[in-house]
Amino acid sequence: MKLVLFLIQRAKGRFALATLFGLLGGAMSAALIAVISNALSGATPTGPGGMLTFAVLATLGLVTRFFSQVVLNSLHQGELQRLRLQLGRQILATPLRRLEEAGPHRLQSALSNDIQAMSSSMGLIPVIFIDLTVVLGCLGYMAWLSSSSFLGTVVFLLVGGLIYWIPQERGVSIVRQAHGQQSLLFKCFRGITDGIKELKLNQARRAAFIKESFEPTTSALHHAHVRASRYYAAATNWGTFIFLVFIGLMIYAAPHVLDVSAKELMGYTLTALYLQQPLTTLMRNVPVLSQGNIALEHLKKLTLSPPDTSAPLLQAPRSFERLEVAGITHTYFRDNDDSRFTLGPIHLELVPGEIVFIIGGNGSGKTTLAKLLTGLYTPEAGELRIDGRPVTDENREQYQQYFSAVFSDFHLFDSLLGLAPAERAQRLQGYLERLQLDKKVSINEAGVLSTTDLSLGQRKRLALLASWLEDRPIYLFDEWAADQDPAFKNVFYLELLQELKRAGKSVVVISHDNHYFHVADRIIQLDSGRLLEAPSASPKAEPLRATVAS
Ligand SMILES: Nc1ncnc2c1ncn2[C@@H]1O[C@H](COP(=O)(O)OP(=O)(O)OP(=O)(O)O)[C@@H](O)[C@H]1O
Repeated sequence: MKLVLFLIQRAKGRFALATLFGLLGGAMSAALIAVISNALSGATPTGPGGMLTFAVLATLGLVTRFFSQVVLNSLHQGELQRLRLQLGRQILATPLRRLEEAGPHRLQSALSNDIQAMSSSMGLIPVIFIDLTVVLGCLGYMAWLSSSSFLGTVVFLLVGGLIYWIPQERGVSIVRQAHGQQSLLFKCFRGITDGIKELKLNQARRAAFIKESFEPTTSALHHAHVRASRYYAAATNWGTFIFLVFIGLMIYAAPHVLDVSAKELMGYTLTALYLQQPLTTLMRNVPVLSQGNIALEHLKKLTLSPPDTSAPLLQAPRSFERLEVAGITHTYFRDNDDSRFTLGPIHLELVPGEIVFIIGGNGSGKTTLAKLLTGLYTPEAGELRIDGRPVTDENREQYQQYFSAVFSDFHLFDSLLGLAPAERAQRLQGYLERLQLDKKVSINEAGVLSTTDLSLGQRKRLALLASWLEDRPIYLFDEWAADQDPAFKNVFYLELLQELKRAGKSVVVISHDNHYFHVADRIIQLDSGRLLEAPSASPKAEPLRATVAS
């Protein structure tokens, strides 16, 4: 029902039109069954007039149901497309930390499985809707035939419906409980695709992965769906049985206990038989509709932010004078785990034309600081100020436009997105040559890369190229040089960084390459989330401006 309401809320006009056509179709079907029943009982003559009425009703029923289905289908397809776009936009608008907490497997499950479930059930809504109108039309005809029998029919249908509903709901609740397993299945899929080398190489690991992780998850899902399908089958078949009981009662008991004529009885039985097909289809389709409802509930639980479709395209700032980091902190909490990691409070300043290295052991908080600096995380305490203006929720997006970053877990798109062709064309060939990629990759006029099937080091160079072309005032490289050969490390640290500095950029480099620490104007050292007094930078460096938190 939630899914139907969801569809109605989105497109009231088209839904009303489809309802009208559907109701007309249902009315035609009910009228047709009345004509048939009258003709069979001899109440109306079966001459050309009757035949014409039959033909007109059958044709009108066909046309109205066709249009109802066409309108509802277009409504459903339009909604599905909008839903996909909206979900993508919502994910992009949601704070990074919230997405990290949900986990990539849950997002993937939502983007593929939940959208698919909603699509399947939305596709059934037109059919369900038309069947419902036929059922209502037939019930209307039954009421017109005999009000006393109709009352009995309603009581019978209510009791039968309740008995149908109990196992049906049990099946739905089993599927709802198993929904978490669906996300775990996506986690396993990620294990298979992302960890393929590790799993292929080590047979014991592969066997353990299948036995301890993959098989239990698929098996839990399998059992849940088998159990649910038993309840669904019980509900549907019970519904069909109840229906036969009803027809039996009409034929064998009603003539003895109710004051109905043979003509009414025949009309009633015929209508009941006619009702069987739409009712059975309805009962079969209800479980699929429930899966769509469960998917909708699941999507709502992700608590994604509303998409910012009306936000204007922001201009990237050309320069800045001072970025102040005033006592910012961030803490990672883990479910079912008392251990937590806190970064900060961090105090520091960035100015143009300066290279700042962030160093520290694994897990000391360098990447976390980079995420806070770039505005990807919102500080829990303290604040960032750019040219004296505090960074707030309202201007965070604008603040992020100061940065171009290549993170250690970078993603390389297969085209240079977000860059105007003129911006690209001017400097592209020169950069490709300097990054020694001109023999490997070409980039066409639309900015599409000829290939991304390259070594990790080469892909990182392409990511650097995309970052370079962005031409932002602040650059951040998270262990960029870690996968580069010694010759290219030299090019990166001794040439490229210096060029950015000369161009007046502020350059933040997260690095473990202690041979190149002399390149830095300042070095910031992190240890367990706290700033330490840093080792001395190059002799020409300015005094250290990072201060240790008190
Ligand atoms: N998404 C996360 N959820 C929970 N804890 C996290 C998350 N990311 C990092 N951490 C924790 O925060 C700490 C700092 O991680 P961070 O990635 O900032 O370290 P780092 O200095 O960049 O390490 P490395 O040199 O290994 O890249 C780690 O101890 C880690 O356990």
